[in-house]
Amino acid sequence: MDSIKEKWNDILETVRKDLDISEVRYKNWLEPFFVYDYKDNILTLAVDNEGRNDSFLNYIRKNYLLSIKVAVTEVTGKECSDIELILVDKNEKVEPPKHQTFSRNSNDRKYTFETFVVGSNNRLAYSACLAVAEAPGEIYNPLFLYGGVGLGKTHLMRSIENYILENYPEKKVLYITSESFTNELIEAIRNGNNTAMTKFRDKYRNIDVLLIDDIQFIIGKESTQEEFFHTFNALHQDKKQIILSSDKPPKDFETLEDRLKSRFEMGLMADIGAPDYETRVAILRKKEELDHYSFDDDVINYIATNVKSNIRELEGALNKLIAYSKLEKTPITLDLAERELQNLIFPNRPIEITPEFIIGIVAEHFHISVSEISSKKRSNEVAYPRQIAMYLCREMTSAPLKSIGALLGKKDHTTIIYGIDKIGEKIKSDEKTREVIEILKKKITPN
Ligand SMILES: Nc1ncnc2c1ncn2[C@@H]1O[C@H](COP(=O)(O)OP(=O)(O)OP(=O)(O)O)[C@@H](O)[C@H]1O
Repeated sequence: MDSIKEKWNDILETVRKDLDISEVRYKNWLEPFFVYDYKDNILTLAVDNEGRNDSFLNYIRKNYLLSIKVAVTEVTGKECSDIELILVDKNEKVEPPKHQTFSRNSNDRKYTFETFVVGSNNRLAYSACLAVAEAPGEIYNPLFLYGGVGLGKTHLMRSIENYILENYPEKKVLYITSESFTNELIEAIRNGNNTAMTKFRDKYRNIDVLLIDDIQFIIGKESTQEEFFHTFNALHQDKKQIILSSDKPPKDFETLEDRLKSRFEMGLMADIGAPDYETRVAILRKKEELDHYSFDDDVINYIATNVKSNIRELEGALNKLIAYSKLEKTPITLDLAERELQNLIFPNRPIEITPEFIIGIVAEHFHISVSEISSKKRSNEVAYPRQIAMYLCREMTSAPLKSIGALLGKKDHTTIIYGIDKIGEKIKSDEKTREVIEILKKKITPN
């Protein structure tokens, strides 16, 4: 349940994008829900009963349930076979159900060196992590991993943790995000007594391996930086292993104190880049193997070709298809992938092609503003793109001429027809116009 709870906002955001829900509807229908329980693949969502009743819940069941189920799996990888919706009294404090167990941390078996696919983008980082896991404190201290979002830093850190837990059970290893580190420190400071601070220091200075994820978040937080500096020195002096991760290398942090910067840089810095096509396919195949699923080559090829820069999204795409196919009892085909992954692959494209969307693309293509294209200006630099927009709106949408005209500077019916015909003629006689139309159509429907 922890990971569903933690990622609830991402799940809702995925549903919002998937169904193209307006801000107002989203705030009214989805945002008020929170995660109440998750057990035996059944998720219970709760909402306070102020002004809501069973009809409210029924509306959600009818319109959003399938999409929420799919998004849960897409974002967290957890199966969600059903969702229960409950109303809770807004004046009562909602207690989580008793069966819930909060693990020490949410590290699960998924993050190991065996499940990590090695490619040219991460080979150095992988080898360094493995070396550190085998001989903590002896080489590369600290080990500083850096790279963009969703490229495997946490996976490698947790693999080190798991490896040490399994092979050196006597060693004390601690994985923590820099956010939790900061929160614990704030808590200790707030308690205002020496015991709390001593406890905090004992915890962090008496371990053999300290892994801090997303260290960039301590930058700018003075007391956290200060405390971390001393923790670092104490551990390093005792030859205890320190592993840090961040979204960029220390030299790129302008406001990071020099004394910390130099410490971060004194061991080994290993970067993780975006995976190439072959590595993306290998990651998808690995996931397929772990999930005991089998995908056709064309589906794998489609995902690997289109989802390029973030492995979390690559996995999310597979999770989504698996969830969808299970819930709807339908096979995973290329058609399904093309349909269901549209929003992930083309996040900025509206589901429906609207005249507004076309006008925006045309204006951008001709380097003029939307207000210019919709103005009364008659110069050729504006009139030609405007006529192109008229033509494309007519051809690619079912919008009535009247509304196309309204969007393009309150033009009447005859002006619109004239513009459409003019471009129609030009397409026959002028190669340049033909080309422009072709390019724009591709921009409007990239697949
Ligand atoms: N090389 C890889 N082989 C297999 N799975 C991978 C690989 N790299 C990343 N993943 C998977 O991609 C997902 C995202 O990776 P991870 O959470 O480690 O990224 P991150 O770099 O820590 O991202 P963030 O910057 O958001 O913290 C995880 O589920 C992870 O298991």
